[in-house]
Amino acid sequence: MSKSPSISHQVTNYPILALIFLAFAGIMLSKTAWQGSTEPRQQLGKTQVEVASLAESIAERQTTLLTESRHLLKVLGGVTVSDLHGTWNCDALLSRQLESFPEYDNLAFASSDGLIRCSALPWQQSTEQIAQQLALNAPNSLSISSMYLTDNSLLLSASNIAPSGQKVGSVLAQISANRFLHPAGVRLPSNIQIAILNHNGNLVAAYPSQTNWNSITHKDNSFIEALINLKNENATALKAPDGVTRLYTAKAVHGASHELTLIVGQTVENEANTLTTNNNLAFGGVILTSLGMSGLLAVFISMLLLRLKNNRLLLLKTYLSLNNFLTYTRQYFSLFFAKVAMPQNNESNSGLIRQSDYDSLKQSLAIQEEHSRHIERLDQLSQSLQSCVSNADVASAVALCTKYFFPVSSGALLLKTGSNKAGVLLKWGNNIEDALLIKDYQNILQNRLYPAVEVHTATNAAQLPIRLTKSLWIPLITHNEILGALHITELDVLEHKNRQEYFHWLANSIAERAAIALRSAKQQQKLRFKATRDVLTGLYNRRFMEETLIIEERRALRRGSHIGIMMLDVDHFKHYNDTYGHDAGDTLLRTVGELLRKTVRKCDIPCRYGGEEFVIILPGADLKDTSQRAEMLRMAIEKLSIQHNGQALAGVTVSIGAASFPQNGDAWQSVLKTADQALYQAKHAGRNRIAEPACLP
Ligand SMILES: Nc1nc2c(ncn2[C@@H]2O[C@H](COP(=O)(O)OP(=O)(O)OP(=O)(O)O)[C@@H](O)[C@H]2O)c(=O)[nH]1
Repeated sequence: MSKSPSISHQVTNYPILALIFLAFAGIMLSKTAWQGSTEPRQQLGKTQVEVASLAESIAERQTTLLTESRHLLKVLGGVTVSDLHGTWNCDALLSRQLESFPEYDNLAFASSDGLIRCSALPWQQSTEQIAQQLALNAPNSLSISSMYLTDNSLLLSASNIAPSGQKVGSVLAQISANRFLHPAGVRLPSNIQIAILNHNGNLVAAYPSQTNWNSITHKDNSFIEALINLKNENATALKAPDGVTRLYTAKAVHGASHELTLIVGQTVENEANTLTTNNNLAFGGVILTSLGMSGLLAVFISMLLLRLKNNRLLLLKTYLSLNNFLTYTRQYFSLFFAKVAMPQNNESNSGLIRQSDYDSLKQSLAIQEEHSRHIERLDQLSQSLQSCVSNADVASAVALCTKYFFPVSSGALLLKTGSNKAGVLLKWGNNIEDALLIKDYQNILQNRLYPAVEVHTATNAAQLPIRLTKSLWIPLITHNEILGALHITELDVLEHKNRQEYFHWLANSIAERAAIALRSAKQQQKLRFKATRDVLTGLYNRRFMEETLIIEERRALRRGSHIGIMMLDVDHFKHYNDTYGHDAGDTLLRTVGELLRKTVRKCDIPCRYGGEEFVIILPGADLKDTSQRAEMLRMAIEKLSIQHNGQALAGVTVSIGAASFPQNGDAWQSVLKTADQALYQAKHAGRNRIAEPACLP
């Protein structure tokens, strides 16, 4: 008899023990699964950041390349309209341009009927057909066509516009899609996929090959839409139609006539699978725990009800009596009013905590708003820098933006002029001496002190806010080349200590943009130089000659003055080439060009007209002056000694036709023609002489 209660006690405890075990097992399972997912979760997070920053850097480089291409093609589009019909070698001009822009695989000029007139290198037949198609349909701006089906390259085109504004053909550039997608200097992981989509969502180019993007070529619209929608998102895991899970991100690429979208995807199959398995296990654990806990709760409630039924019925009755009910209600209300009316009592502390939470939330929202305003301002800077064609334009855009972010600071933009030399391009705020700035610049760059941030640490009692009183020097670096430096002095950022980094980030962001813009301006200056010069002799080219004659004619008409024109041709040049070789011929042309450059007055303009013909424009010279100077030139050339490969070559003579505006024609074209006829006359009369229109029969 005495053992029966203990047996019943054990029997009732078994289910409770089982439930406790169930809940405990659930907790352990969830914990283990959660710990097991930590590594893949961290790995995924790391890959997410890597994919996003890789996409960012590729998109930025592509935007720069397209923007530079736009300038190059526009300049080329203006250069060759007249030259295309000239005598000199158009293919050679394009090969020289190709040497200056090794990013391209080929450059070509096409006429308005789409036919390729000349190109730096021969085209593959299939590529040429698409290039012609593109040239025919090229809009009046930079456009991009896809050719990955034939030889995996991109074609860029721009219209060739005559001075009248009429489209007379196109300039084409070919760039390898692989190089466009995989810029030099960017290391790509093996499991990466990159694609460029045009504004219609069509695949323009793909890396490592088009087959990796079958879902796009097969027009899986919902997947394409999902990818494009990632543009403002972090890298996101998506299951591609090929069944593989990848982290994808999308970035906008500007610079072409329509915005392009860069998509970067990296396989994260293993991490994603482990994460899913562990998540499922953790979920299973939570279910087990819930079951155990609910069971325990049910047992507890039923035991309570049982005890209440047996022993506490009386207590329940008392509790529910009217008297007690009124007492409890009164107590409840008095407590409630005490809480509302007297927030200063003990309960009010929680109210204060909530207020401070609210304040810090408000503050962080304000910082976020400020941050997006700043990003917007940086975007504006990037946009305005895109249209800058000179260093001065870049400097004023940079100064404006820096003053916006650091209104009470002074600053300067320095441009590198030699290995350890710099010049002050622009400065603002307090007038710092140029010499001091340059000395600091040299010191900082020589000792590699950048990014040199000198911070004057906190001085006031409360320690916050701190005051940055010294200066910030940020070198302007692009393509591993230092172009100069941005200097912000008296960086009076009365901000909290933890915002220093943020303000340095802002200054760095300005410097990065300035460096890219300065490089692009430098390239454009080089292009402008190339566009007006003849490569062999360094003299002005025929296009520049024509533009100059138009301007000089207007000036002469306004002032009632003259323009002398000499047409100069090397005698028996073909024989010279045949005797000594083409290289020696080139040396002769260079030597004559150098003599012309040194001999003519500063205001005269010596140009290479084509082949062995030169034109010299003499503003203000009448026919008499022009003939006299032509004779001087002829004599000087006759005395020239020409050296080639250390060997002295036979002397050379020239024939010159002289004419003057308006004496020999009422437009520059007719005067040029008259000078040409006079030159023919000089040749006919035996060469090595000058002739003027009066001599014409
Ligand atoms: N080396 C070299 N030769 C060139 C260049 N451009 C044209 N030529 C050559 O210049 C020669 C010009 O020959 P022609 O027009 O017959 O004239 P020429 O032999 O000087 O005879 P005349 O002018 O009548 O005295 C051709 O053989 C061209 O190939 C160039 O840039 N470099």
